[in-house]
Amino acid sequence: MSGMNRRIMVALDFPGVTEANLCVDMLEGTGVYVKVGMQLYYAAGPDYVNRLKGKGYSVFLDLKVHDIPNTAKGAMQSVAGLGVDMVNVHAAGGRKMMEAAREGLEKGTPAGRQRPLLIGVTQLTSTTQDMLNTELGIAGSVEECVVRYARLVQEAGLDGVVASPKEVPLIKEACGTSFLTVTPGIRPKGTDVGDQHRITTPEEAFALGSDYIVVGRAITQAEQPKQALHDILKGVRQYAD
Ligand SMILES: O=C(O)c1cc(=O)[nH]c(=O)n1[C@@H]1O[C@H](COP(=O)(O)O)[C@@H](O)[C@H]1O
Repeated sequence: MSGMNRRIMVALDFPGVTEANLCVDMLEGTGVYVKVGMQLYYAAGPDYVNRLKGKGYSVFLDLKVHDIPNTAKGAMQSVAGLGVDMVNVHAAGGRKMMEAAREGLEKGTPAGRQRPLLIGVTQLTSTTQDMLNTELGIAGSVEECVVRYARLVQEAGLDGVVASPKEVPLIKEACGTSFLTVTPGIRPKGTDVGDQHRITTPEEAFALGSDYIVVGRAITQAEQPKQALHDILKGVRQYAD
């Protein structure tokens, strides 16, 4: 198994446990990370996260918390008890919210355990330049906004950001190479773009310096999911460090 496998996060975006289990069984032994997002978490809850941990998976719990500081702190305190490996908040919640989230996570992590990595979402990979300016009312380029948010995330003491792979070189330049980049918006050649906009292939993402790539539908909705995963793993092996 290549060390690259644990840098691939498979998004378990399924309506329930039955569908998720089919995918999880397929992933067994590959060493990939799994990501539990809102759809599965709201349907299956903390028990399912515990089951994934019990099977030995590294788990990114992607709940994208965005609330007032006190609520974000409480949410992270609860989540810390689950023993997941990575969690996230929206950088748009601001510095105080992110600091409170980190404090909550630290407070909730049981003694002797490492606190989960805390990651700030910059601009969603479904956001276009036009949406940023006209709908969200944020002036400037997507790249400028992402880098500004990344600096704020770092100042708040978080471990890294979610962004498009396209923005990784600018983020690493601004925040340093050890500041983590988790990058969705991954589309292997020939796969449906769907609702994503700022996309790259898996190979491009690693060539640009991504630490982790998040892949959902290109695997989970493929006609042959196992083959799709295999092809991705094969393609990115050259980027092993
Ligand atoms: O935080 C995330 O994981 C995330 C942030 C972002 O900007 N864009 C994004 O697509 N995601 C998640 O990454 C996954 C991408 O799924 P696919 O587009 O199916 O590969 C989904 O689970 C999204 O919720």
